[in-house]
Amino acid sequence: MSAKYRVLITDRAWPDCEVEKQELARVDAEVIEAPPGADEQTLIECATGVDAIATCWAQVTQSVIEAAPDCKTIARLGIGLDNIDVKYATSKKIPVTNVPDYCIPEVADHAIALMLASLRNVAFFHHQTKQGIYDLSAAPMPRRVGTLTLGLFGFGLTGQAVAERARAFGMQVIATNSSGNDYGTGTSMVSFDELLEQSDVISIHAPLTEATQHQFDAAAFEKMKPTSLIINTSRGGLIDFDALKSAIQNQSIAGAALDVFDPEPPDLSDPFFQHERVIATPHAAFISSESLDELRAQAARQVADVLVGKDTMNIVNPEALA
Ligand SMILES: NC(=O)c1ccc[n+]([C@@H]2O[C@H](COP(=O)([O-])OP(=O)(O)OC[C@H]3O[C@@H](n4cnc5c(N)ncnc54)[C@H](O)[C@@H]3O)[C@@H](O)[C@H]2O)c1
Ligand SMILES: O=C(O)[C@H](O)CO
Repeated sequence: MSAKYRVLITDRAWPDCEVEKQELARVDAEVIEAPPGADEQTLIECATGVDAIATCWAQVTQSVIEAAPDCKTIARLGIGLDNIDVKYATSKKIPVTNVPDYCIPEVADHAIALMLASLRNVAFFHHQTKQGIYDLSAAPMPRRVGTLTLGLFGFGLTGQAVAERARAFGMQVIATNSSGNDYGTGTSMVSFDELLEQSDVISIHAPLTEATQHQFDAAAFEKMKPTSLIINTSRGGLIDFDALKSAIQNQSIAGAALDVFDPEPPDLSDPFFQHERVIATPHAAFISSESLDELRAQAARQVADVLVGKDTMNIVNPEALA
């Protein structure tokens, strides 16, 4: 006998969908998986007639949503919503959910790891040692971490967790966000230009939106200190990649440590990735066994709730329910 509901999982960053299947089976919903790397046309075919869509990184466009006229909810298996046409979903009264807090410690730790790997020359020495070079003098002279100012672009859940960690290293923390709210942390909230001019390290923790697309462009890099480092664990699209490449090449900034790219995966044959002051990880900041357990169970429960008409958490477009 076929299940009452069908839920399309467009893609995943983990080995199987067993957790999701178990949670959804409780409400008589079966999981359909799109083939790995499915393009828009394939997703449209897979979405035809489903009751819900859950997505990791695949683009859930207007056309994909249109293919599922009975779709009752779209779940982001993550925090960022930039791969879902939320505006169109809202116009169709489809609630969209995310899981806003499943990996805050992981991403904050990852941003700090990237910062220290760069500032303390760990990545540089690691690379040299693997090549048989045991030479202290080859690396740039580091500054004491506790003397530096960390500037956070975006001061939500992750930005605040990074601030807490950076303060333990003695860093001064400044931040900018859309609300200007310091959430009672006493952090000095500054304008974007002040952030660029005063920071020794900038770490990005804001969503990719129309407003933040290419926030870090050539003009921004020109305002940064020539000794400064930029870290991005948010979304690749916040940085104009060509402008970043020029900034590193021209030494208008000193380094970049990146977990996210636009597009993903990036073209790793680009000489940028060989630059000694560039560190890269493959969109890995959110991963831990704990974060994935939380994410997958919670996202699936949210879908199940909507399917059976229960109130659920983390609806990002409550106007869809109005
Ligand atoms: N690399 C990874 O594995 C990974 C994991 C989780 C999240 N992320 C990304 O990190 C982003 C941030 O996550 P979060 O948990 O801190 O989100 P959050 O919603 O808690 O905080 C976002 C912050 O950005 C600020 N902001 C929004 N628009 C802005 C603008 N135009 N100018 C200045 N500030 C602006 C908000 O005011 C808020 O302070 C997510 O949207 C997601 O894209 C990446
Ligand atoms: O948005 C998120 O949660 C991370 O980037 C992983 O997808």
